[in-house]
Amino acid sequence: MKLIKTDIPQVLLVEPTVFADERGYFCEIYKKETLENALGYQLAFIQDNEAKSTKGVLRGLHYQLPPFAQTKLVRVIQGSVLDVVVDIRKGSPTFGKHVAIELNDKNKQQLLVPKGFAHGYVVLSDTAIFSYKVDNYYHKQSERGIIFNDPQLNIDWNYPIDKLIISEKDTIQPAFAKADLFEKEHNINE
Ligand SMILES: Cc1cn([C@H]2C[C@H](O)[C@@H](COP(=O)(O)OP(=O)(O)O[C@H]3O[C@H](C)C(=O)[C@H](O)[C@H]3O)O2)c(=O)[nH]c1=O
Repeated sequence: MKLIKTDIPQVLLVEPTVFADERGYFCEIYKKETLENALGYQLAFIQDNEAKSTKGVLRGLHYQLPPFAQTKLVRVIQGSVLDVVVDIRKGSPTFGKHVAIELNDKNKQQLLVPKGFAHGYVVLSDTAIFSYKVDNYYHKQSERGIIFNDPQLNIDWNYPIDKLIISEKDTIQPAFAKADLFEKEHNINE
């Protein structure tokens, strides 16, 4: 397993080692100890999620507020997505900055999305199956969002905006400047 830094120190790209042979392949997808050593904090994932989407579906930008904030370990089981992670921790040196990385079933790369970050993705392949671990249960009342095309965040989704498929909820998410973000005291995973 290879851990690759991104432009935001707390957001890690995780690349599993693939053992291919004439039968196919084997890889360790998640190894608690390896990730914890790289992150410097404990992980305690308690729920696995899976979503299947068609081309052009954009889900996000979503997060849950403390005490239901979630660390996520996200990956693509089938297809390809552009995955976006935004630092929404007030006072962070990378506050308002984002990482945008293609995850697909070929590179098998995963992204570690810490608490204090908004997350979303757009599907680039005909269909995509997206799977992720979270370390806090879904808590609807704590769910928050930011509009995907916020001018301040200036995310290039690399997809024609008129062809995006977005849920009604996600078309009315607040602007970054109006969203409930993470206060300084919530800057966990420093
Ligand atoms: C997230 C979640 C949702 N649900 C229910 C609530 C709705 O009835 C239905 C679809 O939920 P939603 O439209 O919020 O699903 P996504 O748009 O894929 O949401 C996810 O999108 C972005 C990419 C994320 O990073 C979040 O993990 C998550 O918010 O599943 C549950 O029952 N449990 C859950 O953990």
